[in-house]
Amino acid sequence: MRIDVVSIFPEYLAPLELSLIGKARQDGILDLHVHDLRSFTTDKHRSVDDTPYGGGAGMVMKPEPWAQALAAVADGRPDPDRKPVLIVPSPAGERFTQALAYELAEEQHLAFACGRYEGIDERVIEWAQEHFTVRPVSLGDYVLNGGEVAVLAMVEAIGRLLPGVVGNPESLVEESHSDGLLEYPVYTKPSVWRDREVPPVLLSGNHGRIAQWRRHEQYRRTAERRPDLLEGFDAGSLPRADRTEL
Ligand SMILES: NC(=S)c1ccno1
Repeated sequence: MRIDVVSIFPEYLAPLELSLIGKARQDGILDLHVHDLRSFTTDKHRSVDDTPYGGGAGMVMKPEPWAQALAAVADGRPDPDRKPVLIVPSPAGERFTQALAYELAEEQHLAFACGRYEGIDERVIEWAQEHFTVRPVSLGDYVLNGGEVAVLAMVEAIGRLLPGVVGNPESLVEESHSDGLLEYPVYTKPSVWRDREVPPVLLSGNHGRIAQWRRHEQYRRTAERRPDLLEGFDAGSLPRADRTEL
């Protein structure tokens, strides 16, 4: 997978050189390019923003540097016959979920546009439709100072799903949201720690009972912390004792 990120703070993306994503880049699984938006300006001040039409506080990101930067990204697409997906982190976007991470992990080329200030001139989003499948995406209902932090999160969430990135693909199977529920609690040695014991079932060696306990814990946690995830959830996959609680 190729990923391009455009930002006025390219150094913000430095953490993507570390850990599993960094290794995926070294291994050639992830081909990640970070571009400084100011490289696509033409004035001596390398300006990327201006005052908003209609008035109001703050500044808006100028369209032309973005068009130049995104045209360069589109020109670098691996498949000339397939539009890359352009993700624009925004509180006004669709919600980023594990399901969307899996969907985007199937793409050959992703691009991320990191807005700053009050945002990017809307005409860029309209123009970009010619060259990209454009998707404004939100991490959650809160406002950041720019898109860079959201890109770090999304690139990690998507990148770790690519074959060969995490050591044991099995570890992706029982994660929160992989089956519609939150993940179960985990424990390791010692079996007693500061007078707190590991649940005895986990020491029993009875894999059927362990699996049932874990499924129950997933359901209990989800009902307690994220009841919204249980709306429309298929209870048939739960241990019978849990079904009556739905
Ligand atoms: N909630 C998101 S992704 C965001 C981007 C910029 N500000 O908030």
